[in-house]
Amino acid sequence: MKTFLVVNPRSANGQTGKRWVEISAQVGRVLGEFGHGFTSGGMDAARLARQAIDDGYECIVAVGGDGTLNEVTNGFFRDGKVINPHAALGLLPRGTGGDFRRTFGWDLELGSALERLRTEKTEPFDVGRLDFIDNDGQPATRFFANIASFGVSAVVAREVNSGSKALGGHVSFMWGTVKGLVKYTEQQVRLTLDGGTPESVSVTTVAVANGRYFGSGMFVAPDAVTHDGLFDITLWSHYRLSDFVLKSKGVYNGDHVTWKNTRRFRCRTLHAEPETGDVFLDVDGETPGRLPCTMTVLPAVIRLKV
Ligand SMILES: Nc1ncnc2c1ncn2[C@@H]1O[C@H](COP(=O)(O)OP(=O)(O)OP(=O)(O)O)[C@@H](O)[C@H]1O
Repeated sequence: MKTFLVVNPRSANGQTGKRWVEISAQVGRVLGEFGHGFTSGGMDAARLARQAIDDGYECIVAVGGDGTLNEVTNGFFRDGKVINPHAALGLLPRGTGGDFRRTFGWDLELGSALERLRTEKTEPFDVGRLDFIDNDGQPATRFFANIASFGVSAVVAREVNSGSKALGGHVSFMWGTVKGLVKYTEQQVRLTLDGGTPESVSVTTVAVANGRYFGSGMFVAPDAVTHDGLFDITLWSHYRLSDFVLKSKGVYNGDHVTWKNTRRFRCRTLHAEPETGDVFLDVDGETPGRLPCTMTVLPAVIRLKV
């Protein structure tokens, strides 16, 4: 497979750029010839991925964290349509949080990532489509690979992304969660699943999951599968700081699904309208905008290198 690497030099706190000579030498030894480009800032990974697909590359690899993977996934689409359904998405994980890779049990080891890229093995991969209001107040569309959520998760993501992550993903997220919950006021949101009867719910966070983890290892959607054509929805209502801090183990090992303030659903589309105030979005760890939004699963729309 003709392979192109979309490299975020700033991922892993800048270590990807600093160690690129060493990384690219190892990539070359395993894959042979490959193309690559460095990202220069927001959504540049999408542009590079789109260009690579237009140039006939069949495997596009995100070299970075969940943010880079999200942008590369967006590069598989033009005008809302997949450019080449046979092109495969790959990941060489270099992030601090690394939530996407956890669903598959992948570690940060370069050798094992290259082994996945070297073989022809792929599996179908669902992608989420999000139609929402962007940070400039305009209607926008963004695709997601892992989890899109709204509520306190977005406040936490803003806190984390404005810090350095130098203490690592877990500590940054724990600290960001504390600060986010102090700032956040529970909001009422009108949810409609698969065009059914709308329900007004109290939202700490709603996670719309393709993968299983967000927030640097929180096991928010333990049963989500990335090729079942469905979103797993986890609704947290009236969660307090103590739930995330004192009882945090349950958030990280999945026990939260048995708590009285957790509800779960499965659906193909979700529409969410804010009823009490602004509700912001976290999309694979990035914070592009707010509700109202519609999320639609695109079943098996691309393939994933596994
Ligand atoms: N050259 C660059 N300079 C500064 N920022 C960049 C550059 N290239 C990409 N970015 C930004 O990096 C962010 C994505 O980082 P990414 O998620 O890949 O790494 P991470 O933060 O280390 O990992 P994780 O999200 O898994 O914790 C995006 O917001 C993107 O706009």
